[in-house]
Amino acid sequence: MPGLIDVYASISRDQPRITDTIALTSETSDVTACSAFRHAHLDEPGRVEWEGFSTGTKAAAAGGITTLVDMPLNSYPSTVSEETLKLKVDAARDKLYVDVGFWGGLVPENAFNPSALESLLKAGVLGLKSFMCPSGINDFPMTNSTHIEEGLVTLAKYKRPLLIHAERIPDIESDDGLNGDLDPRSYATYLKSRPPAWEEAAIRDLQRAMKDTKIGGRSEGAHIHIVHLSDSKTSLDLLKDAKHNGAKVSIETCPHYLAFSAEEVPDGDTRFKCAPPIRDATNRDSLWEALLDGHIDMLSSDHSPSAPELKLMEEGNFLRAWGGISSLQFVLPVTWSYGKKYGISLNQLASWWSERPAMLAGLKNKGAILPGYHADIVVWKPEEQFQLDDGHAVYHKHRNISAYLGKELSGKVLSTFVSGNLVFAEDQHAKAACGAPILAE
Ligand SMILES: NC(=O)N[C@H]1NC(=O)NC1=O
Ligand SMILES: [Zn+2]
Ligand SMILES: [Zn+2]
Repeated sequence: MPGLIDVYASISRDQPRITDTIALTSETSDVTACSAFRHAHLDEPGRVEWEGFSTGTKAAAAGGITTLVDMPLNSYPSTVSEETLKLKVDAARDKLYVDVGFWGGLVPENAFNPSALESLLKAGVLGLKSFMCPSGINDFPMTNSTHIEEGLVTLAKYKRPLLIHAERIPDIESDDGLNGDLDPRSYATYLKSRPPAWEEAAIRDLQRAMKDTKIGGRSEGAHIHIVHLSDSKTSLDLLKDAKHNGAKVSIETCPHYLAFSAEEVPDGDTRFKCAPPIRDATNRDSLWEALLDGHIDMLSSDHSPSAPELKLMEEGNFLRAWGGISSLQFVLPVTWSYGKKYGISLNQLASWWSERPAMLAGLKNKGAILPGYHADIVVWKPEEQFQLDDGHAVYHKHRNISAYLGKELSGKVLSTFVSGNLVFAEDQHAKAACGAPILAE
């Protein structure tokens, strides 16, 4: 069987296409993996000054990412109905360099309206997403656990997941250290303003909903997916218990929680502001441990950029700046570079970034390199180091808001194929945007 490098070398530049039937595994050479990443905010329509389909998917292709699933918020309008999904799909036309699916939003307005939810699901969203705390976007209000329990009943019928931003303001907020004049430029202030108790409160609130996903439960067969877990202590323990007791629950975390620690976030450097926050180094190590032990199932970028002025970089006010890490192009080398110390393998990388995300999103012909699957392939040199300095091409709409700038990373992407089409090679993108929208049937 040829190694991927051989296959790549045999493709003519005039006809940059490989067939879907070549069977390759990540063992065949040191440059294979296929990637499906399913949590990114592309912000179009309505906020193209933040990102957009064209720049977002170009960044993805340059980073070795072949599939994205776009979040329902930060665009305007939010994707909460059949009509607003149509606006998304229309806005994406001719702009996609990689394949893109869409999550819909579960919000108070549609949660008790099964027919509205059904038409959104029938129109092709791969699942729904909801927030248990303010989302930062006015037209995407938060849901409580009752909304969530209702939404899950409809989702169970369609066998599609509910993704939950699991942070909730506790009923009795501890005022531990939050009184007095705290410096909003200090990262410690931000950390105190969003303690692990927020994640814990949300997950406790979800316990009945999680139970209902079990055999015989009210929403039997529904699937709850906790996005971007940061608290590796009580929140993770509660989720482990729920899984152990048969709830259909999966968990993701993000590269920024695995790469950085609170101790090293410079005061005033709001590029690192995200929610839930990046916590201390001990917490980071425990997240790696949970990932390696299989308690955390997968990874996602949660690429959530904004217009640079909303990051308030000059003022450096952590309490008022936009919360969101800009990372899409870098997540593959970041995971590899920071994961080495923890002994991760290429196969684990493929499982966390491709296989399990594709399963969660119900993408039956993506997430593995197998006969009959889409030929979604990244060719990369895991050991080649590069510096994310001024000379490095960055395709996100705004390069300077990324917390990874200045870092030395390992894992250079040489080329990226989507459904057999060469979409990125030799630091250039294909002339035509040949990615496709993915709609559930
Ligand atoms: N609205 C939005 O994208 N919020 C995201 N940003 C972040 O840091 N966490 C989120 O949920
Ligand atoms: Zn979130
Ligand atoms: Zn997000």
